[in-house]
Amino acid sequence: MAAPMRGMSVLRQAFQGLVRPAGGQVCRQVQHRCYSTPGHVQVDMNSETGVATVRLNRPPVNSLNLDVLTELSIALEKLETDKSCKAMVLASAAPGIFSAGLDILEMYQSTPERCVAFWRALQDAWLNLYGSRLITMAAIEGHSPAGGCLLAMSCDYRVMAEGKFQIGLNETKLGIVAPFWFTDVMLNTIGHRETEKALQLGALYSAQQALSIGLVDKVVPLAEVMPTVEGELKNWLQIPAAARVITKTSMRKAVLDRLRSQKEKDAQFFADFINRDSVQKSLGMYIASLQKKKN
Ligand SMILES: CCCCCCCC/C=C\C=C\CC(=O)SCCNC(=O)CCNC(=O)[C@H](O)C(C)(C)COP(=O)(O)OP(=O)(O)OC[C@H]1O[C@@H](n2cnc3c(N)ncnc32)[C@H](O)[C@@H]1OP(=O)(O)O
Repeated sequence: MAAPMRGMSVLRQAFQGLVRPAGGQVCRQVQHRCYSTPGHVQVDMNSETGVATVRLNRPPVNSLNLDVLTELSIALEKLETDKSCKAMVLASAAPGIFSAGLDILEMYQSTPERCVAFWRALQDAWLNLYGSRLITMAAIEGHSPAGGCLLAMSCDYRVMAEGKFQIGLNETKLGIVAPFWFTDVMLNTIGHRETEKALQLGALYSAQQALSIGLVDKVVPLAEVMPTVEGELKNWLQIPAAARVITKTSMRKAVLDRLRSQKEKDAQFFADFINRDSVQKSLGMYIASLQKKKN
């Protein structure tokens, strides 16, 4: 029998027919299809409900490197073109973490060529997520700083676990600046005044604080995150899809087009910015502070 998944009772898993096939990966019988498991992004498609669950799976903290971002982008593209797919839940396979954001090691002492490739992969993953026709929901069962917060904010709805977890765009604390499209998404989510404060301070919020400024939509105990997302999805799935998609597209188009029109310039700008001596020094100090935490 497969190991119980977090936030899901053993009984419910048994009911849903979780089995471990010969390949050793967890799949569900009959109505479920897992079409990408060996890498860092697991996709579990429930063909009965049309809901796909996409789990980031790069322990310990789901930091987003070139591989993860490329896999995420491909997974999102596949779901977008799958006519049976109506909704997507973005979640994590790593306990206690949604995503630690961009892999800092992709930005520290890297080559300009790698930086550009990495940034393009991030742009594509974000364009696919923010521009998706699907209903997208983030199940935030752990910390979600920086790029993790961007992914969550880019979904249509966010449910976060209560407790010690934090979410926010903390870039300034690393001595870097949130790119304009991160800022645009936050502006669209929590408004101008809160975004100004949040970005300048590099603020990380508890789930309750995030709820109070509208950064997340619901806060529930950890075990209730997935069931709450599933419950909310039922409401969203009742709305006529064409009307919902047109509404979403028209509200997000300006922000998406702003990046689409300057992707290469943005990637080049990132590579130049990140390789400045002062930025590299700040990143080096931040990495050291993360490591010091342990000693
Ligand atoms: C003028 C305009 C200019 C615009 C230019 C644009 C430039 C913009 C550039 C970049 C934008 C970047 C956005 C980002 O996403 S930056 C990433 C920010 N992320 C963070 O600050 C999170 C850091 N991590 C943590 O705070 C914690 O790890 C936490 C997520 C809270 C989990 O804590 P815990 O469970 O205690 O785990 P550990 O801290 O022990 O971490 C375990 C190991 O993982 C390593 N780690 C953690 N985070 C990252 C990361 N983001 N990237 C790479 N590695 C990470 C950590 O060092 C531990 O490693 P080890 O076991 O080897 O010590």
